[in-house]
Amino acid sequence: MQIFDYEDIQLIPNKCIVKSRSEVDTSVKFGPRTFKIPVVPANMQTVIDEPLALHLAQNGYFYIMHRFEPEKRLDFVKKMHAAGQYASISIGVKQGEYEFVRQLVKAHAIPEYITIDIAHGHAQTVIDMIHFLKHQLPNTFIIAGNVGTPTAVRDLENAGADATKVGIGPGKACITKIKTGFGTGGWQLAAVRWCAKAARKPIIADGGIRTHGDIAKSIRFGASMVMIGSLFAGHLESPGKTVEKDGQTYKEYFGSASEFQKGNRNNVEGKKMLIPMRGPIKGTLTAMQQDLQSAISYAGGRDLASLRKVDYVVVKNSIFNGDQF
Ligand SMILES: NC(=O)C1=CN([C@@H]2O[C@H](COP(=O)(O)OP(=O)(O)OC[C@H]3O[C@@H](n4cnc5c(N)ncnc54)[C@H](OP(=O)(O)O)[C@@H]3O)[C@@H](O)[C@H]2O)C=CC1
Ligand SMILES: Nc1nc2c(ncn2[C@@H]2O[C@H](COP(=O)(O)O)[C@@H](O)[C@H]2O)c(=O)[nH]1
Repeated sequence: MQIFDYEDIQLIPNKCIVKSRSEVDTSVKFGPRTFKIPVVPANMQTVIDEPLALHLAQNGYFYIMHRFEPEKRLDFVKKMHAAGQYASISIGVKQGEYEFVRQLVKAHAIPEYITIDIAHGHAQTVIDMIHFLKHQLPNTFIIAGNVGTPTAVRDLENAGADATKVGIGPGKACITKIKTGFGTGGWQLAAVRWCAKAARKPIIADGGIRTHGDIAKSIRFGASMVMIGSLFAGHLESPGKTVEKDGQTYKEYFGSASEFQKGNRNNVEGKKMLIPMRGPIKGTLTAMQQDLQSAISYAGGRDLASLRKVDYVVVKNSIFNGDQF
């Protein structure tokens, strides 16, 4: 297998077939809906909250609500449906989650999307939860993760997952790779490719996106959707705490397995950092779409499919994906 990460790859242009980048279509069908761009903010507490989820849904973007205020999830689903929007939530695999799913069914509050979100997604606990969800909520689109191998993708797909999420440890707030020695950190893009070759259903490339060009690269190597945390955490709407330091404004960003999220120091695999404030999220979403339109024009096409076949070169190798430790 060829090993590389985002910063090691450059895509090679083809002859342009559009007169303007505005002609290029970046939309993606993912599950029952079509979204403006193949990008979803990470389901982390410093990246997404209820107001932002509603804003994204109303404006044609995919979102996945986090699972760290579990008691609010039932009302959240009801509120999204009352607003005429789709509901997309996260769950874990502990016993209480089975009861929560029964509550959803009883209340006829059926989310359109559910993401099973645990660190080591290639696990019997996840397979059991997929079986349970498919039995209780047969019409809900189930995303399962996170995984980092083709075997894991196949096992979760065979269990009934409609999509899998690939990425163990490439995240900016991640210390899994340091603390355990495991993961796809430093070769996330190659892992996406490896998994996508085995996948029969869509995969989400999760973690390690540092530039907008990395979105096009993820699509090139087989992702249908790209999950992004740190690049989304520094906006006015971002739920993280605003911090002033040396005349600069920042937002807090912490890992979902950090002690700040967990409230204890057991099995910590995430850290906290400050992300410089970038203004309203609308500006970033628009820039992502425009940069993707431009990428597709370089691919010589007019939609996302044209990115899938472009040639590429490996320009160098780096294990830390540009992060400082
Ligand atoms: N994408 C990534 O690389 C990573 C993401 N995360 C994020 O952190 C959050 C918390 O994740 P998680 O700790 O799984 O959630 P939970 O604390 O809800 O744990 C889920 C269940 O899985 C068990 N579990 C967790 N990790 C492992 C493991 N390595 N081996 C065996 N069992 C395990 C837990 O038990 P117990 O705790 O007792 O072991 C628990 O029963 C999630 O949002 C997840 O996405 C965390 C690490 C890596
Ligand atoms: N190893 C850990 N990974 C984590 C943790 N919290 C979130 N994550 C993953 O990171 C991505 C976002 O990555 P980014 O590079 O875009 O910032 C997120 O979607 C999770 O999969 C954690 O505590 N530890």
